[in-house]
Amino acid sequence: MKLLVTGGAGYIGSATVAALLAAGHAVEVLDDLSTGFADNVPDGAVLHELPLNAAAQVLDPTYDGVLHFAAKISVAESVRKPDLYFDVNVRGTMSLLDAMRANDVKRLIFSSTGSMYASAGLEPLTEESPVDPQNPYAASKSIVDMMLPWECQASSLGAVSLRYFNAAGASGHLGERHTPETHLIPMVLDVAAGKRDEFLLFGDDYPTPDGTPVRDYIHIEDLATAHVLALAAAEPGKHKIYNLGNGRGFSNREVVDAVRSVTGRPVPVRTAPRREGDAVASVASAEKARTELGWRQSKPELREIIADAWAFHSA
Ligand SMILES: NC(=O)c1ccc[n+]([C@@H]2O[C@H](COP(=O)([O-])OP(=O)(O)OC[C@H]3O[C@@H](n4cnc5c(N)ncnc54)[C@H](O)[C@@H]3O)[C@@H](O)[C@H]2O)c1
Ligand SMILES: O=c1ccn([C@@H]2O[C@H](COP(=O)(O)OP(=O)(O)O[C@H]3O[C@H](CO)[C@@H](O)[C@H](O)[C@H]3O)[C@@H](O)[C@H]2O)c(=O)[nH]1
Repeated sequence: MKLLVTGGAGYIGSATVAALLAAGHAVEVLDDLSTGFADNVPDGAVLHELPLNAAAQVLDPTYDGVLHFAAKISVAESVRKPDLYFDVNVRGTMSLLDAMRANDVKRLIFSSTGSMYASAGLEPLTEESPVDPQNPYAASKSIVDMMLPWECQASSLGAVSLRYFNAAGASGHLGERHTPETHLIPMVLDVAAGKRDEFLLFGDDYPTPDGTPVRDYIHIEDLATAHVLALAAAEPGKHKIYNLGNGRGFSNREVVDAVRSVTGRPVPVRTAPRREGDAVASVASAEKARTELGWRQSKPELREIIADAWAFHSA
């Protein structure tokens, strides 16, 4: 297929471009490089350095589909600047849909998020679990998820929303380099590497076994594979939703311990107040992706996820 990948110079998008090329697809990337890097775009893919609302300049009827990663992704920033998040994540997606409709491009794979579900403690969340976004970032993603079934019905688009839980790990030279970094694993690795003095643990009085929040970490290579499978599952007129996670939760303290063990380095920890808007726990049931897409993870172990991130971090 001939595919456009928005946000293909970013963390998850670039790993997916590599997987799409390996599967034999022709790939072009649309990215404004606001948080991405041109050198993340794998050889063999063409980069158009453009914003989302210029998608009409690139798309034409020869495209078979779009994989849409481009977005603003910081929960904390979204609370301060909701207008920016609705502008890029909702209005930007609407202009992409306009360009797809105008050019009769019939497949869309959308980067949704597991963070839009209402908190359900340590129970795995299914696609049927109630959605209750707690911040503008999650709200912007759930608005798109609510728009898509209507768009599919009206224009025979085949759309798939992939609700990732916590993306982690690295794929060779493609790893996490968000600026500023806010995600747990790279923050802890910075301390292990001596780039930060201590790790701030946001809250240890949550109703979990060790008092720290629980998350489900999924390797970016496994996310990438799911996108290749989702393309084949897109069906005209239908909007499908799949959770992508390992189905196993790790507390923040368990992640810190795993980093100590994998790196062999000390990680001084200081407990800080809770971070606003944090869910107690977020664990996926990805059964539907397994049964319907035939998705299998190749790197489900937290230690392996951290080892790949550490190799990237140290390089
Ligand atoms: N990282 C996670 O744990 C996680 C979890 C769930 C969902 N997601 C979603 O996955 C997607 C990719 O996330 P990521 O972690 O790779 O983030 P990232 O910031 O590394 O990648 C986003 C890419 O989109 C580009 N971009 C942003 N705004 C743009 C615009 N207006 N026009 C064109 N390009 C633009 C950036 O330059 C960047 O290359 C996002 O949609 C995010 O919401 C991420
Ligand atoms: O310096 C830090 C950074 C994080 N945390 C904690 O670590 C956990 C995980 O935080 P983070 O890595 O920021 O991920 P989430 O807040 O769970 O959100 C991620 O995962 C969601 C999917 O579940 C995505 O939608 C979001 O884009 C992505 O940021 C949370 O309890 C944080 O409070 C700390 O204690 N200290």
